[in-house]
Amino acid sequence: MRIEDVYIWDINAKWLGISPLQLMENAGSGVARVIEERFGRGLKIAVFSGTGNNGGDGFVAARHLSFENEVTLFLVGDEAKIRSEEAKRNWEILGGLEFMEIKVLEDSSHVRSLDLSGFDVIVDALLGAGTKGEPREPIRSAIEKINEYAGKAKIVSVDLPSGYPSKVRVKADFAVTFQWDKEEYEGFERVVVKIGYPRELYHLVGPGEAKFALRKKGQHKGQNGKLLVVGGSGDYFGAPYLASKAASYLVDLVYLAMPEYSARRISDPDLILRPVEGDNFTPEHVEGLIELAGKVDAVVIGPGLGLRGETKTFVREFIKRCEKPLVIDADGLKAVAEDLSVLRGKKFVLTPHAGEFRVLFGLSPEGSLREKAELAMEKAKEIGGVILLKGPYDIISNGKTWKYNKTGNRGMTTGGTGDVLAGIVGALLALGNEPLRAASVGAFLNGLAGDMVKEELGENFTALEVAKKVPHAAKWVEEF
Ligand SMILES: NC(=O)C1=CN([C@@H]2O[C@H](COP(=O)(O)OP(=O)(O)OC[C@H]3O[C@@H](n4cnc5c(N)ncnc54)[C@H](O)[C@@H]3O)[C@@H](O)[C@H]2O)[C@@H](O)CC1
Ligand SMILES: [K+]
Repeated sequence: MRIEDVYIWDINAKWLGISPLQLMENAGSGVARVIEERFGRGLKIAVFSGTGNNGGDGFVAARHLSFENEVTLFLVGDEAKIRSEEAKRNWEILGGLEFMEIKVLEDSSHVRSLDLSGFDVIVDALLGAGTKGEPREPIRSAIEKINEYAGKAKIVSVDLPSGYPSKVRVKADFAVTFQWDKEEYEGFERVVVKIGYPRELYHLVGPGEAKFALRKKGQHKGQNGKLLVVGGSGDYFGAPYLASKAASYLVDLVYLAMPEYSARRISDPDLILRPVEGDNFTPEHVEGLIELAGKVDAVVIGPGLGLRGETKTFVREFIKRCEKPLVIDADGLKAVAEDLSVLRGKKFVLTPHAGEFRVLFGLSPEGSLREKAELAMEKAKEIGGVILLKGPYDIISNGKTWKYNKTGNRGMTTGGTGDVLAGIVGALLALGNEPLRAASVGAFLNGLAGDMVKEELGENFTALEVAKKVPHAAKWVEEF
């Protein structure tokens, strides 16, 4: 697990209704449990807390330990700086307890004059994962004070030795860290305690990854994604339009390439139209479109292309030569189904529903969520890319792991919502996201936009409404 994943899990846990207060309770009680299991009860224990959530875990640990030990809590820093709601709440609880000694050490002179002899265990909850740079006063003095007792008292750090990764850090016997060992942690012994995240979180897509995926990259036009959408034919212009429209809310530029006959129906100042000659795409268009693809960060190909032989050949020739990440959707899927080898070495997302999945792989996804997910994962591994299998729960796999998405509703069986999805996934690829994340977050945002439309209109709506809700869904994620 990386620290970024921990933040994602936290946000998704909150979305599932697991509060930060619950997590803090489990963290602090886990620390207390490990201490009593290792060192017994009836001990004299000093707990050093800072003003962040690491300190909050310390408040909780102190309360749990106080039941059968003699506990002194040292708050290092200004009480008014205790930041989070959950840390404040636990601090207030301590204020009402008679059987725990509490000392506030606001500056380093208070810290330096401390005598800790007689304590069996020192709990270090000064700084945790929120540490920025070298420890500053008065925390720094507290770290030095604790280290004077290394070897004399047992020193247990909460999450990580305070000061880490700086060299000025607590010399802990071990740290109690939460739920998983983090890849970034090294050079100290760790005991892992679980704090109540359900297994769900390994697979469920939520606002956590969406927040990361939507982060803007730069201040200048064009730095936040350029997308090319290739679609449309004879009479079909709605599908590529919907994909482009949805994407246009998320990236700086969207080029929409479509046959001139259907391109004539579109006038939308948010899109850059690139009509090609004729009623349908043919292999003659490959050269020009590859050149256009050179200007963008990602490509969506498929919506409304139709199923003419020459168009399917065009799709395969284009994919073979395209060097940008691709979303292949709708009729594009039927074209690649005839020769999956064109996908070799490409970075791509396929977005089939169950029927298209069968056309691609000759098998229908059936059974439980897990069974379907395992099939999608097997096929994603075979083709070396990402599959987003659309359904009541969308399943996303890159062949190594799988995710599922629960947002969305029955109203979304209306035509065109798949095109909106392809556009969003393309936009997220253009923003620089890996295909697994782009596909997962795309499914989440598309479903969320659909749920927001349902809130207003009930279950009878159209795909254009879903596309227009994309910025609202993105705002919701940002504010969550
Ligand atoms: N899911 C989670 O995120 C959970 C987090 N928990 C705890 O929360 C901790 C992270 O909490 P926070 O993000 O509040 O961060 P911290 O508690 O690590 O520290 C942030 C505080 O320290 C100050 N600070 C930062 N760098 C400093 C420095 N170099 N010198 C002096 N002061 C400095 C900041 O101004 C801030 O007040 C974790 O380590 C863990 O102990 C647990 O409650 C369990 C759940
Ligand atoms: K710590």
